[in-house]
Amino acid sequence: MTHYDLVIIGTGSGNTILDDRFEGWRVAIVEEGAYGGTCLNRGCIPSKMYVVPATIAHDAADEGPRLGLRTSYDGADWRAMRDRVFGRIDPLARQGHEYRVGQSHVDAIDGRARFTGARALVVSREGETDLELTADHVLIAVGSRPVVPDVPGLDAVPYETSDTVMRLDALPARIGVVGGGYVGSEFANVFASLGTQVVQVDSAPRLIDNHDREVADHFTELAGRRWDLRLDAGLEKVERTDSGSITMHLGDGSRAEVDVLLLAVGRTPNADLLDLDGSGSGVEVDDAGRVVVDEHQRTTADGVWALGDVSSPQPLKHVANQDARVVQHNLLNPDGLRVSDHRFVPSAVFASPQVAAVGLTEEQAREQGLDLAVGRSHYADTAHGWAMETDDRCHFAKVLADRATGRLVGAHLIGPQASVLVQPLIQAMSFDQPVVGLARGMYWIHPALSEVVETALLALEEELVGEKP
Ligand SMILES: Cc1cc2nc3c(=O)[nH]c(=O)nc-3n(C[C@H](O)[C@H](O)[C@H](O)COP(=O)(O)OP(=O)(O)OC[C@H]3O[C@@H](n4cnc5c(N)ncnc54)[C@H](O)[C@@H]3O)c2cc1C
Ligand SMILES: NC(=O)c1ccc[n+]([C@@H]2O[C@H](COP(=O)([O-])OP(=O)(O)OC[C@H]3O[C@@H](n4cnc5c(N)ncnc54)[C@H](O)[C@@H]3O)[C@@H](O)[C@H]2O)c1
Repeated sequence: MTHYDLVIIGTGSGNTILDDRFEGWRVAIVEEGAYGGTCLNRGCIPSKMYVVPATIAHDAADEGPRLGLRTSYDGADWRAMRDRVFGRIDPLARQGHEYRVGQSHVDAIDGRARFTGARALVVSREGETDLELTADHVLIAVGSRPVVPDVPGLDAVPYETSDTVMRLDALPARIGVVGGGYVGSEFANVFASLGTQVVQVDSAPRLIDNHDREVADHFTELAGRRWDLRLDAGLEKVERTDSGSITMHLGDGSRAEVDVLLLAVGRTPNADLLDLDGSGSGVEVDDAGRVVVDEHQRTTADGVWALGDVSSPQPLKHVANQDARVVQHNLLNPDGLRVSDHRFVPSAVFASPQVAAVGLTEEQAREQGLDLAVGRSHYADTAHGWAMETDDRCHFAKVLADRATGRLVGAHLIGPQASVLVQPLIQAMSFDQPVVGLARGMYWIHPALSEVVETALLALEEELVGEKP
């Protein structure tokens, strides 16, 4: 039994805590997989490394010719793409591990941790004896994993999740993507852009259904022009065909035959693998399986902290990172605890087109009974958007304000660079800036795409005040 000042379980955002201020601490960091966690190894980073070439392929095939260029897309060297992605990522994960192994105040333990009591853990290690640890502080940073739905036949066919699909040996000719959320939509876009025939299935009536209805409807319409969408249709059954392909039987009575099946129906927190309940750890878990934390990222057990996907209803890397900064500060400053700010968590879908959002959707704002003002602008209404001649009906920004406070309550964009354009709107909400004056109070570079945001804000101000700003 070894006692530590701090035990960290999980090296995603959990690994970012340990800077030089912890040099006087005796620390153990426990990881059962690759250093860097989901984002680095099988999430944000590799997926966006596929989005980059996929966007070039899509633009060469669809955008170039529209603008008078003789461009076309002739196919992908999938293995070269895959090896570029993991040839860069895998060494980073190894270096992260080596770095911790080389630190004298840190024990980097490879294995799976679970609780055995209050701030007491056991780590199971492959081929080695279990290690028992106790600590003054324990940080639960174990993330989440893909959900595998209970579908008849799934035990008899091969399937992929986001953990595995990026390491395929070949670009599939046909892929069935189950799920129309972030993961499903981003991968459907990548594979469709690279020339794979995509069938995307969702039990919801539209893709990215948690986004503003108008945005989700337009995103769905644009996706439906590029690949086969089967909405309002769950996956009912799967079967292996004689030729080795997979038949998907869908809730709407239709079928689809594919070579690769990708399951992207959501993620579940890894809290259930920690024996939190049975061990008497004192760490409570909510009905959704998330570790319960307070505003300081403290769990219900003394000295036990949690961050990121295992405790957050918004499983996003920028949330895990900000949680980590709060935990880091609070471990070092027990008498001056910081509070996690989860008020305005933005998100983006990295596809063609992009989608970005922060705050309430129009539906949520109306349900809450807010006296709502809405400002809109289409990309085509601005010089740069007009020059790009993007889809002038489907690419737009929509900003929402509460008339009672004169403040933004939500912002929704669909179109090129939406994930970048949304940033001044996140800033305005985070710093509680009034809508009146937001557009005219500063310069907006002409003719940059940021004029999409300026124009939407001008429309919103006019709505709020009743005259042109
Ligand atoms: C395909 C995909 C794309 C994504 N793209 C984006 C994006 O563009 N933007 C964005 O903001 N977010 C994105 N995300 C979400 C993002 O990856 C996660 O929110 C983030 O990585 C969570 O960080 P974390 O530190 O909470 O957990 P993780 O990074 O998952 O780290 C948890 C670590 O704990 C380890 N572990 C688990 N249990 C144990 C145990 N019992 N003992 C020892 N070790 C254990 C795991 O091996 C893992 O390394 C994406 C996710 C996926 C799947
Ligand atoms: N760009 C990003 O920020 C990004 C990218 C990827 C993942 N992520 C994170 O990962 C999380 C998980 O993403 P995800 O796409 O797996 O989950 P999700 O919750 O976003 O979407 C899951 C989708 O699967 C559908 N679904 C569920 N069961 C089904 C079934 N049996 N048949 C058909 N459809 C079914 C749901 O209706 C939903 O549309 C996201 O919440 C997000 O926080 C973020």
